[in-house]
Amino acid sequence: MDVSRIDPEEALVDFEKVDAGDVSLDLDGESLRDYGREDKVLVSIRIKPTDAPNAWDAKNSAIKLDPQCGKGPQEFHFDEILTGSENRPVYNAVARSHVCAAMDGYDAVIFAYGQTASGKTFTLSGDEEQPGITPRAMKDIFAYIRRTPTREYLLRCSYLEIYNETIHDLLAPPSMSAAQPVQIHGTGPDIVLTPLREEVVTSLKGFKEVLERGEGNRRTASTDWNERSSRSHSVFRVVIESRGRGPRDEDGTSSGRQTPGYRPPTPGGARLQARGGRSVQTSVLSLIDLAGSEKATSDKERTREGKYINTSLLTLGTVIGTLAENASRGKNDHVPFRNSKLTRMLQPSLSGNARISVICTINPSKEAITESTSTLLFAQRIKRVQLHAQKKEVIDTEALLERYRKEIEELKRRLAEREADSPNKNRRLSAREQLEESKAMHDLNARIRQLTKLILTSQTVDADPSRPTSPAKVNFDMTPYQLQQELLAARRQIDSQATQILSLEEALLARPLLPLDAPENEKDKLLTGQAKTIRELEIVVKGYEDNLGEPLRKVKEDVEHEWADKLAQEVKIREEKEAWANELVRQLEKERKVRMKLEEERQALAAFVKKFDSLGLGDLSLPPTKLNPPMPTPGGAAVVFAERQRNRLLAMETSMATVTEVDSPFRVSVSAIEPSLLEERWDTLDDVSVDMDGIPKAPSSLIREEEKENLPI
Ligand SMILES: Nc1ncnc2c1ncn2[C@@H]1O[C@H](COP(=O)(O)OP(=O)(O)OP(=O)(O)O)[C@@H](O)[C@H]1O
Repeated sequence: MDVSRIDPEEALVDFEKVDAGDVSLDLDGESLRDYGREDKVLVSIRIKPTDAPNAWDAKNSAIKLDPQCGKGPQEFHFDEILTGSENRPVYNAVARSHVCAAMDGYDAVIFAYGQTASGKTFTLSGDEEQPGITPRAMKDIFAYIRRTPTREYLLRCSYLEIYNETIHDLLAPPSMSAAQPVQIHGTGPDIVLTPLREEVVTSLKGFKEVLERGEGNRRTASTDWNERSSRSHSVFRVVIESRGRGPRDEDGTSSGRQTPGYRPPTPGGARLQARGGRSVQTSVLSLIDLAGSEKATSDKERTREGKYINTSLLTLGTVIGTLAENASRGKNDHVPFRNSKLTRMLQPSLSGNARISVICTINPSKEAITESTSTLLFAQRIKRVQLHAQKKEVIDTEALLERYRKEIEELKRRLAEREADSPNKNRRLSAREQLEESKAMHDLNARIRQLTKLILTSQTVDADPSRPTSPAKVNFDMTPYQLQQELLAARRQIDSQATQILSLEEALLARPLLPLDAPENEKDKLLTGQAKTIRELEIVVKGYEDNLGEPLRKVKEDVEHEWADKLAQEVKIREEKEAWANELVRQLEKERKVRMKLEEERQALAAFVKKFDSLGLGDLSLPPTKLNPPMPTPGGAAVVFAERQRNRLLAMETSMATVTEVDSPFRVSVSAIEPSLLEERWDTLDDVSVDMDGIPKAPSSLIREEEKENLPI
């Protein structure tokens, strides 16, 4: 149904049109009056029935944690604490007064908050046996209309879902709502949702059809419906417009309708027009089933996995917290409504311009104590939010102007009569009476001027965008060419205004955030502050070289100067270390060569000594002389030689160890290494063998010159 083209006058519902089966029988005079006495949010707790042991003690309107289940916070107090599975008492306690308030012209919001599976949907929608708040509210709407014969109503409803910070229109076909998500336009109390379908309903059946269609679309849009429903917020909105019923026309219909047939489409759907001096009251009833509240905490964990976080629910907590703080401490802190779709959409209501009822559902089992405590803390905070809801009424300006015009005509007529009569009259009147007559005419004139001014002013300011403006007057004396030129000029003007709107919107977005209801002086202060910052920045940029460049350069030079010495020192240390490392390498190489040489000598000597000993020359008993040196005992020379070698190696290792321990190579001394056997003097040789015929000689390289003389030729 193209609701924008529906004629609202055709869809009006009044007490006569309401079907008797559509009304709830519970609505009584008391319900109609019993609301809105408080300027606080109505906060109720609903405890889901459970077979498991209950962790909470609830008595009257107080609830606290059973001491056996742990040390909870303090005792909480709320407007209502509800138990059991009956939805009727829940509706009566938490929703009926707010539905009635909405019917009477106040915006009203009812929302359910709580962890997953704690009973939010059961409370709002219910089931066949236990219908929830939404179906009961629909019945009360019709019951209210039936009990109010003085007014006529236009009911429009929309159904949307906020999922992953995208608003889906649940009444539009799923493909369309996915391709074109709903956007929030406007600021503060003037929020408009587009494109959003609004269905005009005139019966309970109509409401049910709309709800079912919305639910169906929600399911179609998701493969995992349960997961989606517990992670998304669903909002069912009913716009209620009403006006006093006018006199009946001859054919028995209401005289409200003036232009039968086609009406130009109005933004946001059909609007009820104020007619015949009757003003129109507009209000919105929003029924909101929020996502599971535990998602707000567990999703924080999930961000690490890169998963989506339920921004709307987190922001709702922050917004409520700030509003509560502002209210209880008389502060005016910025409220971050714009941080999420849900809070932005609820901004007008949460700012106080609505009656609000919150039902916090809890699962009383021991396993859910943490979640329930967090729900109760949220409930406690929202209780402190201050409300000041006002009715919204649209005055029937046309009728008012018409009344003014009539009055002017009447005054002009009276004035003209007096003027016509005055020459004759004046002759008969006393001076005092003449003065009074002239004063009366002056008053008439003044009233005419005042009314004329009022008409002009209302025509100038009547810029309500939701109303179709009257068509511009066309001068039919113009030629087609002139009309074409006029048209072109008008189009150009529209284009330039569109550009202007865009740039103004940009400027608006770029503006620093300030609460919309901030006083003018706050805004001025912000602007002055910004202008000051800009000036300061300009000075910094422009005068950098003159004012700051020179001192900074000096600082740079000082730093460089101070660090130059340190740098040189560091370079020197590094060079020394490199030299030390090179020296170490050189020493190691030298050492390797010495070892190789020693090894060769050792092998030669070992072979010599072995041969010497094998000849048994160690047994010769001649007294040792220079010509007859003592014969080596078996194993004697070998042992001495081995001992000597061991000592040499030991000494060398010690000296090498010293090398590695010293800090600098310049202290390393290889002189610690004993001279090689070849370089050693042989004076101390006491059991070195002598040469004899047939006896192999020691390698000549190992025998010193003096010994060579004594050796047998
Ligand atoms: N007061 C109650 N009496 C009887 N049954 C209930 C009550 N509250 C909830 N339930 C049942 O508990 C189950 C979960 O409830 P419901 O779906 O309403 O939870 P929820 O808070 O909306 O969960 P979600 O956040 O996942 O949407 C449903 O089967 C519902 O019928």
